[in-house]
Amino acid sequence: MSETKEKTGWFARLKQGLRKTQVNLVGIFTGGVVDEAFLEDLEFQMISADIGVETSALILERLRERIKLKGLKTQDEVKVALKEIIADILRPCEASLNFDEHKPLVIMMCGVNGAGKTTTIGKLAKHFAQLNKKVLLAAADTFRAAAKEQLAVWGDRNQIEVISQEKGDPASVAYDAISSGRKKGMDIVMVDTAGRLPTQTNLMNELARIRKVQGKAMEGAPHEVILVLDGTNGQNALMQAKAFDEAAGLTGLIITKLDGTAKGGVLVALANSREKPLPIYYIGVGETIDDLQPFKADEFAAALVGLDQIGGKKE
Ligand SMILES: Nc1nc2c(ncn2[C@@H]2O[C@H](COP(=O)(O)OP(=O)(O)OP(=O)(O)O)[C@@H](O)[C@H]2O)c(=O)[nH]1
Repeated sequence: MSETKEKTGWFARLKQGLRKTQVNLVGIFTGGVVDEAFLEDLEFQMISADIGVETSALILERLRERIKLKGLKTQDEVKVALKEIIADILRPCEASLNFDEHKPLVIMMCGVNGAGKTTTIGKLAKHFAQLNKKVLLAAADTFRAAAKEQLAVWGDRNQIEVISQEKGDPASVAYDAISSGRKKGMDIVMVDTAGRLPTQTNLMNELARIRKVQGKAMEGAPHEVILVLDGTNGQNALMQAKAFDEAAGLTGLIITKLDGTAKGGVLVALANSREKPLPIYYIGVGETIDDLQPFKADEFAAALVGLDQIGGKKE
């Protein structure tokens, strides 16, 4: 498949995946006049798509400015402006993983139960292997027995080595995997951790310990600490990001399950939630490997409001 074709395929899937959020957000664009009542409705819709009160107010303020400055009259024009404003807020979150600085690059994944960590690790491992990277996985989710097996079976099927221990302590599984990854000249070591809730203080402290021990196996490891967020959690994601950051020092985010939610606007809230927003490395809109792709601000903003990517043309 050519790159352009692949890109088109992904954009179509992204748009389809974000359909529920899109309807929620721009369902009111029915071609009527742009007046005060319309803008107030739009603010309400943004909030209900989980963009958040503060970020919705900011977007509306910028939108009013543009309407005035550029003399925008139609809802179509306003929609394009909305897409641009959202893309501007999202752009600082665009980033790619850097594979060149560390060998192996150690990535620790964390998140609440069922966020999609193990599935995402599987998809990423395959993706990295396709890029000719040597990948090793650490099954440090020793809490849920099935998770270890899930990863082991998956590793067998895809010829990707998985390190686990019979009755392992998660920190020691991570330590072993990194040591082994160094010896074997691996490019990437991904550490899966058990799901935990921000309210489970012991488990949050354990995450900090798992992180610390990795630094003993390799200086500076883990180089990436990625929080996997379930997109269907909406605004709750902000609280999770804060708690996991405090416990484990996050370096980035992956947001899954954007296909199953009308709350996909939460990415805009996340991007506007701190002075230097966390990178969003990947987003997921489904169960297959092709449904997880790098996050691109313009693409996401266009899909969110139901426009074509280039030039903001209507569908
Ligand atoms: N629809 C949809 N489902 C997804 C996506 N990503 C993951 N899932 C599904 O989410 C479910 C939970 O995924 P897991 O990878 O087991 O979650 P986990 O975070 O490892 O779970 P714990 O180990 O219990 O913490 C699985 O059924 C996945 O197939 C996505 O982008 N879209």
